[in-house]
This record gives sequence, C-alpha cells and structure tokens, in this order.
Amino acid sequence: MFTNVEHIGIAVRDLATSNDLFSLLLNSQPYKAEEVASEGVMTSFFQVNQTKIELLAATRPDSPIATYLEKRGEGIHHLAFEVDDIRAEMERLKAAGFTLLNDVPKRGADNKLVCFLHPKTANGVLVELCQTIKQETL
Ligand SMILES: CC[C@H](C(=O)O)C(=O)SCCNC(=O)CCNC(=O)[C@H](O)C(C)(C)COP(=O)(O)OP(=O)(O)OC[C@H]1O[C@@H](n2cnc3c(N)ncnc32)[C@H](O)[C@@H]1OP(=O)(O)O
Ligand SMILES: [Co+2]
Repeated sequence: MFTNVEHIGIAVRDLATSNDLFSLLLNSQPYKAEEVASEGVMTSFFQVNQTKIELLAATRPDSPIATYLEKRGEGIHHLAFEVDDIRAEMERLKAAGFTLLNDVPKRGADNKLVCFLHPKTANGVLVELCQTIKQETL
C-alpha cells in the first residue's frame, strides 16, 4: 500500500547554494546530509510536516543526477512514495505493466529500501518507492 508522499527529489548543481535557498524558502534547516555512493549522489533533507524535500547533487559524472542536469537542468527530479511492503508493490506494479529500474530493492538514503519506476511508464514521472528499514530487519 502507498502510505505517503515520502519525498520530492530535486536535482541541484551545488548543494550548499541550494541548501541556503531552501532554508530561506522553508524557513528551516536541513535535518541531514547523506551520500549514497551507489547512486553517485549527495543528498540533503528538509522535513516539511509529513513530506520531505530531498536535494540531490551529483558526486560523479556518471551519476543519474549529472546526466539529468546536463539534459534538463535543475528542477524536480522524482516523486517518492512510502510503501508498507516494497516487494509486494514491486510485484504488483510489474504485473500492471510498469517498468522497474531495479528488480531487487536497493539501499537508499534516510534508512530506506528503494525501487524506481521508469518515467516512460509513469506518465513522464520518475517514481521512487521507499520502505523504511526497521531495526529487526537490519
Ligand atoms: C536512492 C538514493 C536517493 C533516495 O531517495 O534514497 C535517490 O533518490 S537517488 C536519485 C538518483 N537515482 C536515480 O534516479 C535512479 C533511477 N534513474 C535512472 O535509472 C535513470 O536516471 C533513468 C532511467 C530514469 C533515465 O536515464 P537516462 O537519463 O540515462 O536516460 P534517458 O536520458 O534516455 O531518459 C529516458 C527518458 O526518460 C526521461 N527522463 C530521464 N530522467 C527523467 C526524470 N528524472 N523524470 C522524468 N523523465 C526523465 C528522458 O527525458 C527520456 O525521455 P525522452 O522522451 O526519450 O527524452
Ligand atoms: Co529519492
């Protein structure tokens, strides 16, 4: 089940500059910065009630964020939903015709297991599924 818009991912060229901008916009400070080396990204998170803003900067040229910035510039990169059972949702969505970009849940930022759906199968939106990793499953 989809339970929440977990975060909105925003591709940015420079994390420090965008941290300042979003701190001003949201009148709050980021609550964490976390590198996800497997994705070639450095993230910075702001909490906005139940939802988060995830700023994403590339840490290497072959990162999906670097490619995105080259082609489309800064802006909203993806929409992430909290799900209660990521494997069940991946099976359901695959059977429903969505293209999964990873067949097995992978480690994301902020203590999540994640899976991405190809934007071509989701109305042009890059969708990310997120399931919080509970202590007992570590
Ligand atoms: C997991 C850590 C963290 C977290 O929350 O925990 C993150 O969120 S990390 C975020 C970065 N990682 C990813 O985005 C992984 C999934 N992304 C990918 O596999 C690729 O970026 C992919 C397949 C979405 C696009 O790859 P690429 O840009 O090399 O392919 P194309 O340029 O050929 O694009 C194909 C087609 O899709 C359109 N496109 C690309 N990116 C996006 C996007 N973010 N939103 C919407 N549409 C997108 C692109 O324009 C092409 O369409 P076309 O009409 O053919 O031009
Ligand atoms: Co994300």
